[in-house]
Amino acid sequence: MVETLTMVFSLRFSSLSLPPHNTITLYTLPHVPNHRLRSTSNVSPPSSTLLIKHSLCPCAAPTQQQHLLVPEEEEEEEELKCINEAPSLENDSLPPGLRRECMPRHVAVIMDGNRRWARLRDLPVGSGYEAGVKSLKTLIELCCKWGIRVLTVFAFSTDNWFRPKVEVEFLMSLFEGGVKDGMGSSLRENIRISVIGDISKLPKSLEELIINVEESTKNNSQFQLIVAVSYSGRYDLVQACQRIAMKVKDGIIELNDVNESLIEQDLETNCTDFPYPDLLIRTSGELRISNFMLWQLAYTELFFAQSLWPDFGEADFLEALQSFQRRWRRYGE
Ligand SMILES: CC(C)=CCC/C(C)=C/CC/C(C)=C/COP(=O)(O)OP(=O)(O)O
Repeated sequence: MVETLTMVFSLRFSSLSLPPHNTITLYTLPHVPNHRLRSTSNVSPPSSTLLIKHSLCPCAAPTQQQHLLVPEEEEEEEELKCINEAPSLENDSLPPGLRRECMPRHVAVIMDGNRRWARLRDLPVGSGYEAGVKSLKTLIELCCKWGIRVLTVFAFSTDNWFRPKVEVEFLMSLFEGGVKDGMGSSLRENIRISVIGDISKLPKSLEELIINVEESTKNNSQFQLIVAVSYSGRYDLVQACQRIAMKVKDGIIELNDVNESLIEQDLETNCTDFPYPDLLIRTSGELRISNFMLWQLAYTELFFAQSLWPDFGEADFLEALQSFQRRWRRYGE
């Protein structure tokens, strides 16, 4: 850290022409060759914040008080991109320690540990899932309040079909209740609900409810909840391959047209403008991806929480976001 800061000062301090009373917030700033600091305004800012492209600030939104570290050759293009993506909420809706310009747009969660939570309390497994729904509601509220655009939750994997029948039925009724309940509130609160996964395997009544809620909330734009049900990353890749193979067979595309962007278009996450989670949280201390969003998580930052999902609350989420904001995202560069 000390080494990094020394490097920052020696490399970059001379680039800033700030009056002596100004404060500079320094995040862990690595040396980035061929990048330079640029002020986004002509006025001397009262205080300055260094925002680092592709690192601690995945969606760096410049304001009059900020400076950006940008690649020299991408400078103009980058500025436009950042402004277009700027979130509209102000910093003061965030708890201290979180920076608006560095918030993840898409958070994904593996809500693990519901059954262990119930067993630890000598409760039936179903109580663990019910407690899990409460945690999910809290998380949705926090995402809306803090300006996160998309939340994807792994609610039921393709492997979960092999759980005891009574447990599967309980979960299905919980989803049904959740979708019915969510339908009313999401319309009021401008929330879009989407489901990814093989919904044809679900009970007919639930499948119809899902189609209905997706349709009636599709124009809601403040926040999108994506529920992964009967889903796995491999399932998603297989169904995308099948769709692409069909297009080749029907002569709609050529084999050579198949590329990353074409695959992205046929993955189930084509339901959102932000298909790649910035942050994945898994609860309960397990350190695995467990066949979740395999393609989409390629450059996602991972956070593993010790709390069981029903215990995961505001303090845990804050810790995950603070950890995310300390990361330097390099995307392999
Ligand atoms: C309406 C709606 C979307 C509701 C979501 C309900 C919910 C919390 C589902 C989680 C299901 C699940 C299989 C979690 C994995 O942990 P586990 O339960 O297998 O826990 P364990 O690792 O302790 O066995």
